[in-house]
Amino acid sequence: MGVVVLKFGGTSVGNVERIKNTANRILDEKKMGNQVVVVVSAMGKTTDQLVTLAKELSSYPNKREMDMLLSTGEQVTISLLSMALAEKGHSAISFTGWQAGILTESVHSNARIIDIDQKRIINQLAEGNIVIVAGFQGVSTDGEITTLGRGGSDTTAVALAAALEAEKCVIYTDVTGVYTSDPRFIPQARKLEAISYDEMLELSNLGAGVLHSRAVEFAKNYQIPLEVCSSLERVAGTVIEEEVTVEKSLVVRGVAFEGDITRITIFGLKNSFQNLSSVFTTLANNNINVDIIIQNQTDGEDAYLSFSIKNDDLHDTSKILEDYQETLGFDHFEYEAGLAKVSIIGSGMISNPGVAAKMFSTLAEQNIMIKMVSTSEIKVSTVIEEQQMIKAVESLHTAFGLDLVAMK
Ligand SMILES: Nc1ncnc2c1ncn2[C@@H]1O[C@H](COP(=O)(O)OP(=O)(O)O)[C@@H](O)[C@H]1O
Ligand SMILES: N[C@@H](CC(=O)OP(=O)(O)O)C(=O)O
Repeated sequence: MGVVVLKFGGTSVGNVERIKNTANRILDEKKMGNQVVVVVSAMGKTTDQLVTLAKELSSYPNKREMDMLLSTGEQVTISLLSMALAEKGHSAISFTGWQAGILTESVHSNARIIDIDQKRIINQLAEGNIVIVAGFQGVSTDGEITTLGRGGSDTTAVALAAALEAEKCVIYTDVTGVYTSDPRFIPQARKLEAISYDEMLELSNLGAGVLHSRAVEFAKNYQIPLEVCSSLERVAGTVIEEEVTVEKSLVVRGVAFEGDITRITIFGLKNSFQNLSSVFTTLANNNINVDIIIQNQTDGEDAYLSFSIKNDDLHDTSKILEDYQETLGFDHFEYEAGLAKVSIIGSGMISNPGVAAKMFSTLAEQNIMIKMVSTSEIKVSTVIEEQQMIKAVESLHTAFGLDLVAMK
């Protein structure tokens, strides 16, 4: 008997009716003769509500306590889903992250899974039970409850699929698959039949919340067959695989975007071999995630350095730069909030020159000023004013022919 891992996101378990519907989908899979492991998220917007609650008490809540708080959301769902399955006559058992053996690094709010002790799950599957695991959480090597970052239940699912050598991992969500852009904001977005691990990884990293990027990383590293589909509509979803053979004519396969970006600029960074590394080592040691970096260094002159961060990290970053200004050796820094990152992604750009040029001219035609740029083999990202984000995405979607992808 093969193992399958099914993950249901917040919307799919948002109320009692949806939990019952999810239980039916699980039983359909069970009837096909598979051993079933289910990963669930917190109900609906529970995690957001818990965050709001914490922020009412403290502007910068302690990260350990935040993990303690947010991990409760998933615990509610696992027990309710287990009860729903029992009502339908099938035995199931719920496990929190630590009960499921999910060991993480000792980092709060964004921990990585480092190991899974799958014994307990395997024993329960052998007894014929459906195993329901709380997504998004684990336990650190020093015994603390940790969480895996927003959207992290996908990662729990794929990591379990890898540890259990599952036949497949299906991510059930509120859209019918991976689209050329977020269909909630871009009405002309189209569902893709398939997308490669590498393209999906870029899409996720660049803001497409449909899959957590570490989930895609796991799927690629362990070659887990991954599928995204709707928990409500019974239609074909999107397959994420190594090599895509459909929709090959698309040079760009998706447009991703994310707001809440801040650009920090450091002026007068003293010209020395060590200074650039000192700035980023200091930020990294304080768990600040830096994204796009632009540095301009001419011989004998002080350097001018810009980098982007998430707005949420502005408070900590400003504090660190103030504290270390003298040690790091720079004159002053400024920041600009209210920015967004808009990116185009597609393996086709490796062999098609002029993709970045077309992106820049499309944005220029819309009078959109580009503030930062970064590229990799299969993506081009631009930082622009957040107010212009949707207009930018729509015009790029059209310019790269994505409005025309056939709907299945
Ligand atoms: N390229 C994309 N394709 C599909 N959905 C996307 C894309 N980019 C962003 N999304 C968003 O991802 C959402 C699904 O992710 P999420 O809200 O985390 O669902 P769940 O609660 O099921 O985990 C969709 O409702 C959609 O708005
Ligand atoms: N509940 C967590 C983890 C998660 O993965 O949720 P969802 O699967 O609904 O995106 C969050 O909201 O971030």
